[in-house]
This record gives sequence, structure tokens and C-alpha cells, in this order.
Amino acid sequence: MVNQPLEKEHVTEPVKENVLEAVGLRKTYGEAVAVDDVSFTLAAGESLAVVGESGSGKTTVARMLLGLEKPDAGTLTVCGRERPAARRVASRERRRRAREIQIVFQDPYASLDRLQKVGDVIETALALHFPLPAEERRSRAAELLESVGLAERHLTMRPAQLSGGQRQRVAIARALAVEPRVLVLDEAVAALDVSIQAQILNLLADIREQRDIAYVFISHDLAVVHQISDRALVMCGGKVVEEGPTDRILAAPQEPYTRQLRAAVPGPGWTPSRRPQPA
Ligand SMILES: Nc1ncnc2c1ncn2[C@@H]1O[C@H](COP(=O)(O)OP(=O)(O)OP(=O)(O)O)[C@@H](O)[C@H]1O
Repeated sequence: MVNQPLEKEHVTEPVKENVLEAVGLRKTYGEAVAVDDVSFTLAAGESLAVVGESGSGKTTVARMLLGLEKPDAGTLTVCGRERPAARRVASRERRRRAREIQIVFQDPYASLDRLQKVGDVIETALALHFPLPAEERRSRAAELLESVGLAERHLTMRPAQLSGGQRQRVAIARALAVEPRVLVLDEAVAALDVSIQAQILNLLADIREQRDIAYVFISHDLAVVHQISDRALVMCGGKVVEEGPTDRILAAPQEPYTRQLRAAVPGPGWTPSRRPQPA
């Protein structure tokens, strides 16, 4: 029997698997409900924004994704495996989880060891996860720095010798060293000047084009979110109040709270413009 070639119109895009599935996440601190019944999925290579004002629960969601907080209720499935809510996790399992999700914080100065040279920051991350000969590890560190727009000469510098934008590039390189499927960016450009913000957002878009990596991009700023995400969740008081394509949320916000956030975006005459995103 001769195999018939598939007709072109029958060829469909492969469905990307979900790298994150959160169902009914809840976190309380005493009487205060920080996160209430939050559910979402993130497909491989997708960029999802979590947007809301200060105190809306965004960071608590991030901390639960990273396993830094234990949800009071709900389930979290990462790369197809449900994360048990156990408090104590063996170091081997912690390393495996770290290769699934990494985070970049708002303030790289706080998250980088001030005494450690940039090259050692990256090499330490590599050494923890990959058994490489020292020479290969050094050249991998140099390649990673190059991939975030830094040069070999930065390898021997310490965080204090770098600008805020350069430090954030180091934090991104350290996260990428582990080759995670998901990168959580928690207000990762909020502390930077607008022009540096744009550079880092472009860098993040380039990285997503080049690697099979998905983003959870947490921000209070809808204008920033629009440049980096395909889809957005809007959080208020720990709950998701609106969800949809970022373009739609900006052009036609449905909820009064989202309209209020939208009103803070530059205007009048401001029109959304963005780099094309990878499919
Ligand atoms: N460790 C904690 N102990 C007590 N309350 C907390 C704790 N962490 C967060 N909260 C409370 O939970 C709510 C959500 O906080 P969360 O930090 O997640 O919000 P956010 O949207 O990330 O805000 P921000 O951008 O200011 O961090 C807030 O009311 C906060 O005060």
C-alpha cells in the first residue's frame, strides 16, 4: 500500500504542552487572604503576564510557583508533574525543580552576592547542575554572558562595578545557566530607567525567540507587560479579575479595575506598539 502524502490544509501546528498548570491556588497569612482561587496554564515557550497593583498577590503567586511558599489549597503541575506540597524537599529534588523554574527578582543587587565576581556567579550555577570540566564551565559562562549582551571582561567584575541594567543581565544569565523551561520575572525591569527597561525587554524577547523558554512576567505596569506577553492575568485582592490576550486587555479592558490600571498607561494618543512575538 502506498502512503498518501498529507494534504497541506490537513497539516496543523503541533499543540505545545503546558509547562505550568495552577488550579485553585490559595494562600493566607493569618486572616489575610493573599491569593484566592488562582488558576492558569502556561504553554511551552509562551509569555504570560501577571499584572496588578501592589498587594494584589502577584509575588505570592511567584513564590508558590518557585516552591518558596506552600499553598493552603490548590494544585500546581510543573512540566507534567504535580508538585507535592511537602515543606522539606531533598536537595536532589530541589535541583531538579530548579531546572524547571528559575526566577529573576526586581533588585539584582539584593539577589547577587556582592563579593562574588560575575564569572563565579554563573559558574556556581553551572557547577550545581552540570558536571563539566572547569575549562568548559568557564567557556559556558562566557557564552552565557555574551547571550545577555555582556562581554568577557565582565567575568572578573563584581556587582558594584556594574550598572543596574548590567546587573539584571547577570541575574538573567545566571537563571539561563540552569536551562529552565520557565523563567519567572518578578518586577524584573521595575527598578530600571525607561531606556534600560526597553533594552532588557528586547533582550528577553530575543532570548525567548532563541530558546524553548516560557515566561511568567509579573508587573504592575500594563505598558511594560504589553511589550513582553501574549496573554495576561489581572489580579486584584488576591483574585484573578480578568484574563485574556494582552492586546485585548489593553485595547478593551472589561473590568473597572483593569480600566483603572489601563488609565495609568501613557496617553492620550498612546497606541500600543510592540515587537512581533515568536509563534
Ligand atoms: N509573609 C507575609 N506575611 C504576611 N502577609 C503577607 C506576606 N506576604 C504577603 N503578604 C500579604 O499578602 C498580600 C499580597 O502580597 P504580594 O506581595 O503577593 O502582592 P504583590 O502584588 O506582589 O505586591 P508587591 O508588588 O507590593 O509585592 C498583601 O496584602 C501582603 O501584605
